Amino acid sequence: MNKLLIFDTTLRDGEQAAGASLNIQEKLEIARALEALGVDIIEAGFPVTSPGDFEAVKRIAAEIRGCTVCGLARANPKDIDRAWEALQKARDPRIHVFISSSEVHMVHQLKKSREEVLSLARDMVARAKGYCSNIEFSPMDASRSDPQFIYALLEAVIDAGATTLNIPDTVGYAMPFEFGGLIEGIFNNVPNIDRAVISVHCHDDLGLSVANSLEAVRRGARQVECTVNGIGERAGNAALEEVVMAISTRPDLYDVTTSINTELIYPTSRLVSQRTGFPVQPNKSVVGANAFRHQSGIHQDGVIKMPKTYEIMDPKTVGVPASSLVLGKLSGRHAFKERLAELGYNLSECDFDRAFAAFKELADKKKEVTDRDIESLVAEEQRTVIEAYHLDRLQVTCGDRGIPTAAVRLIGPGGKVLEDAALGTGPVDAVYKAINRLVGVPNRLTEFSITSITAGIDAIGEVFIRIESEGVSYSGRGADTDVIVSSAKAYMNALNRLLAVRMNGQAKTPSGTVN
Ligand SMILES: CC(=O)SCCNC(=O)CCNC(=O)[C@H](O)C(C)(C)COP(=O)(O)OP(=O)(O)OC[C@H]1O[C@@H](n2cnc3c(N)ncnc32)[C@H](O)[C@@H]1OP(=O)(O)O
Ligand SMILES: CC(C)C(=O)C(=O)O
Ligand SMILES: [Mg+2]
Repeated sequence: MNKLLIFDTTLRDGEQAAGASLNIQEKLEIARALEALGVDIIEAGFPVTSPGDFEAVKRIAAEIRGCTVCGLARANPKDIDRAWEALQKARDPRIHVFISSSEVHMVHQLKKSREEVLSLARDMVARAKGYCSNIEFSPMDASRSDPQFIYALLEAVIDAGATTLNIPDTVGYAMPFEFGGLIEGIFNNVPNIDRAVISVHCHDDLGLSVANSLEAVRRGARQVECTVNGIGERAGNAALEEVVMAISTRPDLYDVTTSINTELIYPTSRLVSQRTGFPVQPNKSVVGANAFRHQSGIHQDGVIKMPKTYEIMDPKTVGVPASSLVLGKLSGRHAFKERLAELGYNLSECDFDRAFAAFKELADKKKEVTDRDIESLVAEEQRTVIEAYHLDRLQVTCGDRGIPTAAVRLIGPGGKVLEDAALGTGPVDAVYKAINRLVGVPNRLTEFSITSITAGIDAIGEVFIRIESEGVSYSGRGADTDVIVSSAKAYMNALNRLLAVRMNGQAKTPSGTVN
């Protein structure tokens, strides 16, 4: 049998994640998404736990037709009867009965002997079988149990009617080779094992839930229990998206297929994250925000040339529209050029060099350089006139008690270094006054506006100004993450235009404006 059954327990073990409680509507919405995703079994809840969970399982069982709907029950009559009450309208109901098999659980929690556990398990599986044919049994804490006892327990519950035997690594303790050995041992030592499907249910306390599940598949397990985004009790369960994508990415190693419509993985992950309120960490495999984003120059260069150089999965196969190149301080010229082309810019080599230098400077100040940043940066480069004066340094002191003071250093004609300082009514006024002392061209500021171009605390602020001199108006723009620097750049831009017009006699518009 080469079909690997995907048993989704997002709505049962997933909901056991501290803080992830879901209401009935949310559980129904997620159940519909899981059905569309193509899971084989939905464990909808643990009906005895609360009237709300009972109702959620009942409504999911009544509505979902595309997969088996399962409810959990302890090995006691009350839980099993309640589970059946909730599940009976399901097209294909499954009751999942569990009881602990490890010494530590049997002695300290259940306070029962092996014999008592074995006979309870057999009797309760038989009771569940009286309700429906599809019965799963789990020896809880199997990975810390005596294998000989597990074999005996499994043999007994198969005889009592269990059709799926789920082997849980309840506390995420097993190592892959050990867990694989346990599965192999079950195949070799349970005489009636051919009458049941072996399933695994692994927790992530040591970050090994997916590795253990995959190893079990290699040794013959044909059902994996998992949750969307890996949510679940404590550190969570094996993540559905990781198990499914590992199998589909490495068909050379796993001779099984699943029914999952992988293109719905990402939207389902988003839905579960939104409804549980659990954000997905950016570096999460398959569904994290960074899973298909490349940030370093060498990787970006490779992906531009051939995506397979650094991508083992096509993002579209999991429902992510495309991979992306994140521009930041680690990006190289290839990625920057590619993004410029995507944004419609075709710069000359010289303009490109200047824009790339400005980009690197900005990237040192910002975590991520966005498309809006790049547009503003290129616009800045393109509108730069030949500068008579270049702003080299700027230092400002201001605050509610201090007197706004600005010191500026300009590089003037012939490379001459010019420095001065001034006081002002505010920091921008102080900067403009200091620049005026050095450039010495009388003008009047007629317009000043500031806009945030990009989002976030490290956003670029763009300043637009107009100055007027001898009846002609000149505009200037400046962009920077520091708005005082943007203001100074805008002023220098307007002054340099004014000086260029005066030197070259550039034509004015009929209104006397130089845009
Ligand atoms: C590994 C897992 O994920 S197991 C599933 C965990 N999920 C949950 O616990 C769901 C939420 N739980 C609940 O709402 C409640 O704990 C309930 C309704 C299940 C039980 O509530 P209560 O009856 O008040 O019992 P409480 O939770 O305090 O203790 C658990 C009892 O179940 C017993 N028990 C635990 N597992 C099993 C089992 N598989 N079969 C039979 N009895 C069991 C314990 O020994 C204890 O019995 P005791 O009262 O005789 O000492
Ligand atoms: C109920 C069982 C299967 C469980 O969740 C576990 O053992 O982790
Ligand atoms: Mg569990």
